[in-house]
Amino acid sequence: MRKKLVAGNWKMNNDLDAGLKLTSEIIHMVEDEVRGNVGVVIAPPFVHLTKISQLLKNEARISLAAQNCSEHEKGAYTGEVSAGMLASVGVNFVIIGHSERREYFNETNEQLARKTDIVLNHGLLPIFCCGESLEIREKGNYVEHVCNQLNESLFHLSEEELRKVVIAYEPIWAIGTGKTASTEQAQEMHHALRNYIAGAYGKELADDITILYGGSCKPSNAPELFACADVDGGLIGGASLSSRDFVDIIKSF
Ligand SMILES: O=C[C@H](O)COP(=O)(O)O
Repeated sequence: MRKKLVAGNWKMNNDLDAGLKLTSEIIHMVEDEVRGNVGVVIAPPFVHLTKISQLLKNEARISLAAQNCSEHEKGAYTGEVSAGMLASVGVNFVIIGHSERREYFNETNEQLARKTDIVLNHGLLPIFCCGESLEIREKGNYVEHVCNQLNESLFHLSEEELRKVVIAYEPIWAIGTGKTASTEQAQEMHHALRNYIAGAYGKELADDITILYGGSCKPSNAPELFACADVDGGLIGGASLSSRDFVDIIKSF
């Protein structure tokens, strides 16, 4: 049985006080309202991680993620944060290759392969983002494009390593736009990605990989998206900034 997961990516939102308040609300609501075996991840900005890690110390079902990390081990890389530093403050997951990083910071598939390696080497779990622009969607080669992102960034991994990766499919045209992929569009891509992984690593491993959907996911559309056979949860942006909406999304399974 593959793991169900809902991850909240706060992006560059909330000062520390607001982040701590949001975390406390999520902790209490998850404890009071969430049943079943869905895992919860929150990805606050870097400067919140140490304090939020302390709040989550006794929370078995809520994990902590960073939104990015350096591809380098350490050294003269001003402004960067290493995977080792993240591990040392209690981070569990690292989001790698979010489309905003790819677009605004020119992150390439090759660079993301190095980030994946360094994250795994530090005992952290990658949430690897992939997805296509509207232009590629309209051209029709979107499945090929997203499969290639997996191929170039993940397919050098051993079976044991790939099993630790969570994949997040986020059609760029649906991020922050209010325009969600339809259930057919989400299922088509998730199924294609699972098949592609099966082709390289075998069906058993492909069936075990958690694949999240991201892009304008909210309480009103999460139930139908999460009901798709190959959708194992969500990577939530805007709606994860409201504890009520985020927990309602978690309860959509
Ligand atoms: O990381 C989250 C995604 O980019 C989705 O963002 P959104 O839910 O605001 O569209």
